[in-house]
Amino acid sequence: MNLNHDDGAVVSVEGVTRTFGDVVALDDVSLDVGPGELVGLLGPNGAGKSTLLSLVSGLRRPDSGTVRLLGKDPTDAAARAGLGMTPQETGLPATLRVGEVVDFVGGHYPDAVPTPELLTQFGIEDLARRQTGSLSGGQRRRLAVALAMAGRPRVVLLDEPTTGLDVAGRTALWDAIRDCHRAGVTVLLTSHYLEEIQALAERVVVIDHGRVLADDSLAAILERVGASRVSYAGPDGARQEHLVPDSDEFVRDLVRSGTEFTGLEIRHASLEEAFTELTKGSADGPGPGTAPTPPARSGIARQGSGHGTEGANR
Ligand SMILES: Nc1ncnc2c1ncn2[C@@H]1O[C@H](COP(=O)(O)OP(=O)(O)OP(=O)(O)O)[C@@H](O)[C@H]1O
Repeated sequence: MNLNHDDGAVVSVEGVTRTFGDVVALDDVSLDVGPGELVGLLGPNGAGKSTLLSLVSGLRRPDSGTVRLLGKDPTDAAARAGLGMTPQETGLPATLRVGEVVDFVGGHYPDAVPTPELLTQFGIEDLARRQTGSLSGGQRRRLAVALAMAGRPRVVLLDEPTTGLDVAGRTALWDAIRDCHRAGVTVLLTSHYLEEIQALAERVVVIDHGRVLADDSLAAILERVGASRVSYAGPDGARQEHLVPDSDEFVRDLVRSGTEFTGLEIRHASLEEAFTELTKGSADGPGPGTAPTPPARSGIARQGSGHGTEGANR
């Protein structure tokens, strides 16, 4: 499925390279995000995700290539009027109250969301009179994401929006992000939590070493790396796991082989498994858009109980 939108892209990145001294943070990256899409940017530390967001938001310029935001140069104030952003770290004036900060930020926009409404949307209405310096890390994070939405943006860039949040805080923030998306806002988010990308994103862009390794729907990304994980306990009772492209065929072969087994479980490969496959060896490896090496027909065998995200959370 081609989810790129050549026309009317909200975010358009074409052939962009950006270096910092000797470090190539982005290496000929191209990416279009269409209106109303919710795109998850996934990549290990130092992959280039934040650099990409900084170019899209106009905070930095590319060395070569072009970046457009809402059809304009992102350094143009008119383009940024439609943008909301939560950087990885947000400095908030410690002595201002939460409500005052929201009032202040909203005051910069012609049609800001009323402060009580915004605070309620992000579940922090009880904090309105608290000084921001007294907030916990998770509370600050929720406020930071709320501030990105204050001006009713058409597009929001969220850099690791839920880092440091507990489970309840993360779930609440996911709901708020989904609400914004349902209201038509285009969302581009980075995360280290694969379950977060799996829960929220319709489209996943995997970046490593400044290059796009994959850009597709979540379902297609999962399909590219072996469809299912089959696990069972063998004759000695030890649990075995296999990542296989065709679980039916695998189970037929298992039965035919006469191997004794119990507790057979089959489930779709998680995004974590897909991500591990995609980024394996990318340092010396594939160029932009290069398909990953598919697992061997017999699958990837693992001993033990395995790890990672169980199933889709959508
Ligand atoms: N201002 C800078 N000066 C020098 N190097 C930089 C600068 N900003 C980023 N880099 C380097 O560029 C590369 C990409 O960094 P970037 O912050 O974009 O990665 P990231 O994918 O956001 O990583 P993380 O998940 O750790 O936040 C890294 O090697 C980083 O060290």
